[in-house]
Amino acid sequence: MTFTIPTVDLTAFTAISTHSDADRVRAGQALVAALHRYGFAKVTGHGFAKDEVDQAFGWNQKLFDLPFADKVKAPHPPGPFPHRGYSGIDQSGAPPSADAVGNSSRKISGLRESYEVGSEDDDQQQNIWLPEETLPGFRNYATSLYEKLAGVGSVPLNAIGVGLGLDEKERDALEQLASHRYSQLRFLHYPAVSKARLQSDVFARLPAHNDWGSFTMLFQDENDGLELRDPQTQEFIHAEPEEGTLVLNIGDMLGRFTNDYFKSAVHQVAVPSPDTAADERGIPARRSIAFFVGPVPSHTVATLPRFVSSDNPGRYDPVRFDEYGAVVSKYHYQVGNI
Ligand SMILES: O=C(O)CCC(=O)C(=O)O
Ligand SMILES: [Fe+2]
Repeated sequence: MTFTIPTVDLTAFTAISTHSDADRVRAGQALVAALHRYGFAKVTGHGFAKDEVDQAFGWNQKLFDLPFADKVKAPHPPGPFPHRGYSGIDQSGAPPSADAVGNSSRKISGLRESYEVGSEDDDQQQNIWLPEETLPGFRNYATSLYEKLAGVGSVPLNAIGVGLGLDEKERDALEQLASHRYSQLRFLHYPAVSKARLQSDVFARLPAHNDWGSFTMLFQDENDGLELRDPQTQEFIHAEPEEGTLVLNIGDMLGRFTNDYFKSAVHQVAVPSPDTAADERGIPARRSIAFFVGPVPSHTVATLPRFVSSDNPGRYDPVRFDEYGAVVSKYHYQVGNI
């Protein structure tokens, strides 16, 4: 059986003056229904225009097209923290230096490269930039993209608040799950995989995992790969790329906040079986851009009382976001998810 991910149009939250409160309630409830059932949804009307998406993928390509020797001028430090700069692969064939690139020693690293960017105002993790002459304009652009996507993040958050019918106090608590300063932007590139390689050791470009922030907004190019697990059937559902659509998935913090009314979504980037690769070229490269929305690191995330009852006891103790992240990111780093 083939499932599709529900698509929710949030235009009522981005074109306020041409939509009524009733439109917003309808759209908010549709988003809440999808997130309750699946833990994820496709979203349109989010306020990030097509030419902005195209521009972002243009920079993604310019960045990863650089020679490896240039990309490692902004090396992700070894270990999960700070989670900034370039992690990836030396595709020239020369063995990468383990201390130049934090993630290079892991087996799956050959299937993915990434570049992490935070807010320039983040006082816990400083950005790691390429020298300006290596990719002129990138720092400026990536900084503006971060700011733009931090703004876009408030669209689904508002919709969730309206859709759940939260009161003012509850809405304040919800808004605390999204900090402009401590979210994270990630450029991703999954190189093409030859048929021969598909037949040998490849099992996933990004193994199954949960994101540990509040929620994630993901833009992907036209090449398939992202799959999200249906929490009821445990089946993975393809998130087929659709122009103008972002994929929203719930992270652990919103899962805890709602006592799993929204379940943190398990997802992966899979590769097709070798038999489906049409020819020896295997499968094409894929690019994506993820924006992880999270609270201020010192914020304690507690379940909203409305999601707890005697029939449905609280599953989670309150947790400080940075303490949670320290444990979980260490695990993710070891298994190769970050
Ligand atoms: O590239 C994708 O489609 C997914 C990326 C992802 O799940 C992540 O970076 O956490
Ligand atoms: Fe993820």
